Amino acid sequence: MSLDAIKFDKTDPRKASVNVLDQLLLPYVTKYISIHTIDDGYRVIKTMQVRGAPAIAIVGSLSILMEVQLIQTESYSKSQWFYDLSNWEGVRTRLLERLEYLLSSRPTAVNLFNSIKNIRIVLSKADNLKDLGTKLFDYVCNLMNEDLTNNVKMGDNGAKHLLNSLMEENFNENFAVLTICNTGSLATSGYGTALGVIRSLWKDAQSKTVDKVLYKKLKLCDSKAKMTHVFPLETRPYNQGSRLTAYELVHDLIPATLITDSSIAYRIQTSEIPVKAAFVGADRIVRNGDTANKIGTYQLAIVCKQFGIKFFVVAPKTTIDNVTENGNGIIVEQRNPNEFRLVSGTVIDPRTELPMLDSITKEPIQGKVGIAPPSVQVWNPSFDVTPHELIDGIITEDGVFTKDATGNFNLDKLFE
Ligand SMILES: CSC[C@H]1O[C@H](OP(=O)(O)O)[C@H](O)[C@@H]1O
Repeated sequence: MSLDAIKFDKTDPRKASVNVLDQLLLPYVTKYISIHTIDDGYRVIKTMQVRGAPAIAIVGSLSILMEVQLIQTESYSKSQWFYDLSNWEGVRTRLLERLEYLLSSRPTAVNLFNSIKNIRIVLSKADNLKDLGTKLFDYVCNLMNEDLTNNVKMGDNGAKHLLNSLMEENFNENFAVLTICNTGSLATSGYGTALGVIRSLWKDAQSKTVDKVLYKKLKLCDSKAKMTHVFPLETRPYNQGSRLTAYELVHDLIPATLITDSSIAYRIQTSEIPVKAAFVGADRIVRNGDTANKIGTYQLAIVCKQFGIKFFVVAPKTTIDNVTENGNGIIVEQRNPNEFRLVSGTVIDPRTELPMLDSITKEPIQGKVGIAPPSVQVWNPSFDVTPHELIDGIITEDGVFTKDATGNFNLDKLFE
């Protein structure tokens, strides 16, 4: 098992290498794909071999660095016509074209847009290709380090906020939480966003149960309440919940029960452990707090409202769109209908319930299963937009934002 979505070998800054985990093969197969060009970055993002708003921005940015390093190699420079290496302004223009191409890979998640906006500034200040390579290397190292640091901060911010609110309502029992899609290490540079809050809640619960000494070190809150179970939603049609979040929870030994997207209300109603919160990620949070996230998030928010369960969006500031006023302005990506009609995965031998292996390569066989008539019309939006009225808090590395008495978020601090 590996939760290392992005392997960035930066031992030699002039000859760095990037390999990304092919998440379409999880949970049965762990296979990495080398990234050498912006085309490689575009492809793994478009196909969702790499997905998750922060990870998309990181892999996209790394693919730009890899292309800039590749251009400078003698073998490549002799075999290509696209860049006129004798003309720095011409190279800069060509690179700007390539950034636009990369940006078109997935339109809804804003992290890649924000990162490419920063890289345009780096490009404008670079004196030549070598200088650009150095500046880009420093930029992507900082992007990854900041993402990981901020995820742990966000996780603890969110856990403390929930535990404090439970203490205020004098709730001191074990509780469960819900989450949708994958927002963990596989969607970021590590720890995760919404799943990061769940990791912090589990750390807190463990420290209260297992080791009093550890508790003192990891003490997040005086609350006696403990998160003892997670209900991840499978997250049709690409199943990031069952393939990836369940995989991460199993890896971390966090007690969890995978549920279908259609069983949320019944699960809350019948759960022996009270469900006290839902934590979801974000692909784009706009100025009034309306949030684009994986399809099914809006529905989850409505059910939480019905049951009086707190609904939190967890995202770093790199997911903020400080231009778009409200959710009506968000472009929602429509995915290929066959990602819905056909379910992809590792072929399992019904007799042994183990992966079937290719007779020659001995690799697990990948296959697709048809679950709808090939000619049926399909609506396959990758995201929906949850109105800020259904969101109880936006958890960031800078703290937890809640609505004022008029029911509005004041996110200006995030937009600075
Ligand atoms: C921290 S991941 C944020 C966000 O991205 C995911 O979408 P996708 O799997 O299509 O890239 C999902 O909406 C997560 O909540």
